[in-house]
Amino acid sequence: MPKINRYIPSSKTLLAVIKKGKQADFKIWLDFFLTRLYFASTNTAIDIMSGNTAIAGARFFDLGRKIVAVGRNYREHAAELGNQVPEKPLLFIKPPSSYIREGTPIKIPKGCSSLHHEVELGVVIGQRGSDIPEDQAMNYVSGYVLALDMTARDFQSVAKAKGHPWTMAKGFDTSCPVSDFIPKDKILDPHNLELWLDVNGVSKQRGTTQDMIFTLPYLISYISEYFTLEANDVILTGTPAGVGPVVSGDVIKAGIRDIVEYSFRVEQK
Ligand SMILES: O=C(O)/C=C/C(=O)CC(=O)C(=O)O
Repeated sequence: MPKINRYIPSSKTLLAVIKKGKQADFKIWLDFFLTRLYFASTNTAIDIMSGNTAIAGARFFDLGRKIVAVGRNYREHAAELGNQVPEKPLLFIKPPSSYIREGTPIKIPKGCSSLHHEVELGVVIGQRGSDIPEDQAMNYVSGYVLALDMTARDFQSVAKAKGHPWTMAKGFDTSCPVSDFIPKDKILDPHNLELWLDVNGVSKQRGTTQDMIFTLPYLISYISEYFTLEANDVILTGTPAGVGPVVSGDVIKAGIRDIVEYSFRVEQK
C-alpha cells in the first residue's frame, strides 16, 4: 500500500504540541484523527493516488469543487415543462456552497415565489480526468448520492425568457440537499434505480433511472471534454417527471428505493 503522504505526529509529539499550545499543529492532527474515525465508522476506503491522499467520496460535500448538473435528461420531465428533448446534454453548474445535509432546512431564496423540488441521482467522481473515453468512464466513479436540485422556477422562467443563465435559479444556498455518500459497490446497476419524492406524505415524483436519455458513461465522457472532472466533484443526472412547488413548512421526503432516504423541511429565508 502506498505511503500516506500526510503529517502524522507521534503521541509524544502531540503531547509536546499541546503543551506548547501550538494549536495549528494540533488541529492538523485532530483533523487526521477525526477523518480516520469517520472512515472507520462508514466503512469507506481511503483512496491514495499519485502519492497524495484523496478521500474516496465520503466527504464529497466538503471537498468537492463543482457540481455539474444535467437538465432535461428524462423525456417526460422535458415534456411536462414544455421543452424539447436535447440532442446533447444540457449542462449547468451549481456551486458546492449549495450543499446541505439532513437536519438543515431548505431555504426559499429572497424574492422566489415558486420553489420546485427535483429529485436526482448524483454521481461522485473518484479521480481526476479529462477527455475520458466512454468505455472507461465508470472507472472514474467512486460512488453515488441522492440529491435534490431545488429550483427557483420563477427565477428560471425569467432567465429563460431573457436568455440569461440559470445561476440564480439553480445555485442559491441550500439548493442542493444531499444524502450520505453511497459507495459504488452498493449500487450494482445505476441505470436501474427507482427514485421517489413525497411532499408532506403525498407522492410527487416516481421515476426510474432506466429512463435517462443520456447514460452515465456518456455524460461523464461528454462533460469531461469541457470540464476536467476532479475527485469529489458531483454530476447530477437530471430529474424524472413530477416536479412541483413547495412552500414554507412543507417536508420533502425522497429516496432511492432499497438504498437511501432522507427528509428536508422547507423554510422561508
Ligand atoms: O427547461 C426548463 O424549463 C427547466 C429545466 C430544468 O430545470 C431541468 C432540470 O434541472 C432537470 O431536468 O433536472
